[in-house]
Amino acid sequence: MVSIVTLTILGAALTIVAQAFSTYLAFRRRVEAAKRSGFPYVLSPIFGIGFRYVFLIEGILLPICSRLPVAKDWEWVHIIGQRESWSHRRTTHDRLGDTYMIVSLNMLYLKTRNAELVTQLVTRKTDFRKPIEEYKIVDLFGRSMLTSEGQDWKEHKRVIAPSFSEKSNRFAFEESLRQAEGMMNLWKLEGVNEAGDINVENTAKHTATLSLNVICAAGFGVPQLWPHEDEAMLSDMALPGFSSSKLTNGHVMMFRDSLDQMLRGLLNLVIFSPWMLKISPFQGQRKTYRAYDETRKYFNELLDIKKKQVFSGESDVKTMDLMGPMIRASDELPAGYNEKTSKAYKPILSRDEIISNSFILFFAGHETTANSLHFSMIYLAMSPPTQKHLQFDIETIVGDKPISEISYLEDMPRLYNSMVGAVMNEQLRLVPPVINIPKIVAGGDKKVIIDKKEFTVPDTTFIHLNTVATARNPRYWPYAPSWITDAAHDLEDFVPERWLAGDDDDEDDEEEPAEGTSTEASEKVSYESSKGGLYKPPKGAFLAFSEGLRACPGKRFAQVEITAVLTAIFQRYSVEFDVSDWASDEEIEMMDDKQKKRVYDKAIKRARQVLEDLEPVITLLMKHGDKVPVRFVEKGRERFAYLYDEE
Ligand code: HEM
Repeated sequence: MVSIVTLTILGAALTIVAQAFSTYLAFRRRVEAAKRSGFPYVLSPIFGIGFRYVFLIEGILLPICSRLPVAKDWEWVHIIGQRESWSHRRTTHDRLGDTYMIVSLNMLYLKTRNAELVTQLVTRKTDFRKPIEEYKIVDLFGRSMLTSEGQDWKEHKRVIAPSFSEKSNRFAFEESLRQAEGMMNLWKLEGVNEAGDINVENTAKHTATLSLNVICAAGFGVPQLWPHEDEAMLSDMALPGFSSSKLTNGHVMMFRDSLDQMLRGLLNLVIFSPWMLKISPFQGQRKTYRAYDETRKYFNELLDIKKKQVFSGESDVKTMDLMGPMIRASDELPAGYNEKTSKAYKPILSRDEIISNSFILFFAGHETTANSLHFSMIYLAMSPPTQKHLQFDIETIVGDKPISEISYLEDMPRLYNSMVGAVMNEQLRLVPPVINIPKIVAGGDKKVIIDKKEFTVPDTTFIHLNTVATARNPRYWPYAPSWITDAAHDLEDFVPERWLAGDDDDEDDEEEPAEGTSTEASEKVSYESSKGGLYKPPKGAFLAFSEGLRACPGKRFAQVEITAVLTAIFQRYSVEFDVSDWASDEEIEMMDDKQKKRVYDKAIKRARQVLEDLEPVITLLMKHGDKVPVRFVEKGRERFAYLYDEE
């Protein structure tokens, strides 16, 4: 008689064979689909998206392959890494084509830098949807606009989008100016040297605080102070318990600090669950849990405060009031509210969803904007002539007006359409915070047209719109030969001047209002002048804020914030690299121009390397431990800028 053990072994073996056979058949079907698609494709044993695959592919498989001399000839080894879009920029596409597929044993994948295809992928909402499963990890408090699809998403968007209006842009602009002044005053207090210059070891730390402060105040009506600022400054704007350093309601951290710490520990929170962090043996993880718990409590309290305001008929007219409309559209309002306002309302959001959306607005708008400012400063220190041009434009537009008098209505349109907007766009072109925008094919194979030719994107294909390579695709951008490398084009270089080409063609470039967006939110804002403004790349070519239905609703908020902060800083200061790793101030004093330039070139080279080595974590960040120390000097007191005048 056959023993149970033998039967078990036989059963297990048959299951493995059956599984292997079905995997093989599925793989063959994928290969056939890729052949039919018309796109070039590469075969790979495995491919995947998300943290599991980072571990499997980049932690185990690729390190093994890197030790096998034969593996360097395998195409798949070079293209399956999660960082591929950043580490190879455009070289993979140059080799394989603007659009290519990966066929693996477990999935079908397509990556593109073709603007025409991108436009179809971001506008055909039922054919290509957002793979929200990939975003579930940030659902720490519940479902949100970022993590929903279809009708659910439409409802979230309909409630939230109107808050991003022209009026809100003004709040964000004014608050950003105030915060920029606060940040510079802090720099002066912390880093000023005998000559009056300001050393800042890592601007990222302060731009992060700045952008958090701007969303707190302009978005949620909870203004924040820099450590050196007096609470009296806020006068009646302060929200007790949220704006001051006095802890209330049993809190152990300040509101801004809890949010800040939670956002910094976000990776831990998305890899592990909050309850795991709570009992973690590591102090850092327990701290992240505490920040998460405090943030949750603060959001609940804020919601109750705002709810009272809404119920009593008050409306917050001094800020964007992001929470107010969510409360009005929720099941949170007390009985009797309807009768009081005589407005019928249909509850759309739950309490958890209001909190989750509030968190998502901080999450999506914080690091992105902060890094954009931080990287802009590095690029400007690398390019003294561009910085001079920027300062010239700022001086022409705002002169020496006090920061508090720079005006959204008068100055923002001219600033945005000058070198200020060009610097911001060029920085975002080179270092978009999100390197891949995901989509997935739903409901069968989909036909697409590229250059008048028909292609098929097979059902269930996972797609990445490669924001990095699209922004470097010579088909869509004005370019000249690089003066830094011997490349035939300068699309890898920081050349904001390419945006100053102007654009008189205003007919085709109008952004379509996204579905679910109110007219107010989709109104044309005053600073987006249609004639003679900045260069407008073809649709689908500039994806820093994504495009189409799921484009970033905070785009204008970020644009006005970055414009205001760059203006406030560069109206009075220049940024240069801190070269003290190579020569002291006294040594620089004694040097001739050639020697000085040699020193500064070393600093430029180091900064360029740090930028090359950026790592896509959730957004594109500097590698842990990397930093680029800079020095802010009053305009006219630069030590190195003139050395680059002729170039
Ligand atoms: C330089 C700054 C910013 C950049 C480059 C940026 C970029 C992006 C991108 C690429 C997406 C699409 C992501 C995807 O589909 O996977 C996105 C979505 C989003 N962004 Fe931004 N963003 C910025 C600032 C902001 C700000 C300031 C806010 C809010 C205050 C914000 C709120 C959002 C939200 C809520 C979404 C989700 C939209 C949806 O799924 O429908 N972003 N952003």
